[in-house]
Amino acid sequence: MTLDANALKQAAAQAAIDYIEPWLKPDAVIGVGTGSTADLFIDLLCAKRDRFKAAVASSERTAKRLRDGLVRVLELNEVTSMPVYVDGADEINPQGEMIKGGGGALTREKIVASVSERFVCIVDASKQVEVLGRFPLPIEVIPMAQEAVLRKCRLLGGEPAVREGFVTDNGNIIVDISGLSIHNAVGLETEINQWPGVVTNGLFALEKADVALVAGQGGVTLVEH
Ligand SMILES: O=C(CO)[C@H](O)[C@H](O)COP(=O)(O)O
Repeated sequence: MTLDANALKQAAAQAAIDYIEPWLKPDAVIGVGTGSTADLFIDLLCAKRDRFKAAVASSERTAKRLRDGLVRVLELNEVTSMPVYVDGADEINPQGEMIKGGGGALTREKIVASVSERFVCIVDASKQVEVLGRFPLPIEVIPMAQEAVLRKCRLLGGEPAVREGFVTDNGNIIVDISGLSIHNAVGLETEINQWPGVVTNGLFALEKADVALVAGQGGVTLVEH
């Protein structure tokens, strides 16, 4: 039997719940990502709400889903550390560097991940790539900088497009850059972050996955980075 994409995401989410089991303690705060794979993880996490103290959400969408599942949601400013952050990705390379932000939550995702001790990435095998860039790289941009940032994207050799009708939880726009072949993810992440008007870019190389749980037809593989 061939598992469809949703079944693979479900398998990755279940593997993440099993993986974080040692950290589900009465004083633990869990960092939670955004997206369809993260949603499946949230539903499993909600069933274990009596085992940990609270969660920090990487988006309004995730906060709502957690609260609907009766999990206490804390603001990040109320938390000094989290043992784990669990989230999906749009692409992941063999080094654990990722492109994220397909759901537009990249900035809060990167902030919450930065306060967590371990980034656990949950993906189906279709997200694995040798070279990042097949998935357009999202960047969150302050609206008044839109045209200046589009020009810089073109100088990089990419083809930028403003994500139509989309506003981030922080009130900004998303620019998706197609046509990049990213061989130095740390360098590009650092460079784009320095453009005035860029809030965050979707490269997670400085903040890469410590562990990836990759669901394929043969089961879930744990990859440590
Ligand atoms: O970065 C993200 C949201 O900003 C998601 O993690 C990424 O887009 C993957 O989503 P999905 O699990 O739905 O494929």
